[in-house]
Amino acid sequence: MSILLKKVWETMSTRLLSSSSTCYSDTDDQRKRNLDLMYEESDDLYNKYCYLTSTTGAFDKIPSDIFHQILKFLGPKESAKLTLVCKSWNLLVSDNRLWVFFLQNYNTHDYSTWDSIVFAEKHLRSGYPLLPPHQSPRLSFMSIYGQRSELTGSVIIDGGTGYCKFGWSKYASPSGRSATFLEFGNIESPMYSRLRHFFATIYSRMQVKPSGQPIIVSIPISQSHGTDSGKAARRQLKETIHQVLFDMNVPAVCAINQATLALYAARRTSGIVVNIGFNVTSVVPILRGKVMRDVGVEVVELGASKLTGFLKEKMQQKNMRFGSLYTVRTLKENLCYVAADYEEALSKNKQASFKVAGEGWFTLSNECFQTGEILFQPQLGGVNTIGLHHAIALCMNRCQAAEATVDGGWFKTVVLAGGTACLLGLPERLDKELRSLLTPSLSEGLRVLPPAYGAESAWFGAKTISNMSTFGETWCVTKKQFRRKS
Ligand SMILES: Nc1ncnc2c1ncn2[C@@H]1O[C@H](COP(=O)(O)OP(=O)(O)OP(=O)(O)O)[C@@H](O)[C@H]1O
Repeated sequence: MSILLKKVWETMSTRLLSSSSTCYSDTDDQRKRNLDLMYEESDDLYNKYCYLTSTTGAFDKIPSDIFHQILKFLGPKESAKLTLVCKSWNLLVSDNRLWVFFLQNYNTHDYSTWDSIVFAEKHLRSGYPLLPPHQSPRLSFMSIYGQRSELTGSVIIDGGTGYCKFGWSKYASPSGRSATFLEFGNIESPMYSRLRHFFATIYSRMQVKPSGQPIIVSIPISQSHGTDSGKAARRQLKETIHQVLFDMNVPAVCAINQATLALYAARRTSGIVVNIGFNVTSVVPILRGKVMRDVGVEVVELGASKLTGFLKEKMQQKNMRFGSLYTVRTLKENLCYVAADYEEALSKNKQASFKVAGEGWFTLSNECFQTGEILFQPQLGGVNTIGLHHAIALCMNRCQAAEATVDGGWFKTVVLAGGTACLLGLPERLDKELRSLLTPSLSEGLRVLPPAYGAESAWFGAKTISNMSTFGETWCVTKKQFRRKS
């Protein structure tokens, strides 16, 4: 290390001597600018003072950017050792920007994006209930780096109602899909044995021992009804999940509902999550991570399976031959979209073609946008329910009426989730329809966000939590804690 520093020092000295314009040591102004970057969110006056008055002796002539460049070459382990040299080195090395770099480049088994790392560490550290941002402690990415690199990783199971996505939190994406626990065993078999069979199957597919790592399980949103029976069913499901997993010797369990996870994947802690699920669509208001069941979760009896069924019927009416529902789903995913203006799209009568592997070419015309249109006009698909935009507007009006918090307007952010929400044009059309339904005060500031990770949004939300530095202590329940609580 000293050789490296010496070399850089020599290079710097020569450059300083030979050129009067290309390289400067930190001027007072620069130092102040650096200070702002380092302590931008801090009211730690003592640290600011130390930084301005500290000295690294002869190394003071090296601009801090070059200094950081050297530390980047040295890597996190060696850099961390330098904090022990003296206070000045400690301050220089603990610079958050440096550890941001290390988190992005050295933590190679954690594919989290930088934005999601910052979001999680800033907003979710405390576990539930979430702390308001101004009460969160100042982040030290140096210690966050240390804590994150010690995490063993967790198993994540997002048990949707149609498909279950499972995988390892340190992987870039889910490694597999399976049927959900609802489809395990027969409908009469007790929930405990169905869940046990389900979890055992996933662990064996992943080829990991249940006792080796914590688990995050998502709870389907359809369990979010606010009635007493809904509450009891949800509690029973949650308890049975814990019971089964602890009986299988899983060391720690974190069970969270799908909507909240999808919200975290979009890097938000408050908003209205619209999850277009397999059978139903749920409109879930969430304030600082808490599902506002008192305000009301809207459930619309429209989901991905209805859209697939609609397209299948249309294709049959046109005497199109296809081998299985897989073909219809593939066409839906590749050719269908939501029209910005339904009537105008009808008048154009455009066509589009797609080749399904093993089946050949298919050409669709109006079905391309009619399939998605049933989300707005359910009657087109023979479904007697309200359109998605009406359900969301209803929810927003309720939120506004119930609002008693300082977080004004949190419900104006609409976060889409679920595979069907990937339909092109859906966020734009939803935005347009909502604006036509809402009062100007509600429309102002409205934002409709496309699904952060499509059908895998909840899985990625779970990944955001499980790779967080405080995951074990603040988000998980251990067997002992569970037994004590029970
Ligand atoms: N790009 C796409 N366009 C349209 N539909 C899509 C797209 N990608 C996936 N889907 C559809 O999304 C559906 C699966 O959605 P998803 O995996 O979110 O359901 P799920 O998680 O099982 O549902 P739930 O939220 O009820 O648990 C499938 O029908 C699939 O065809």
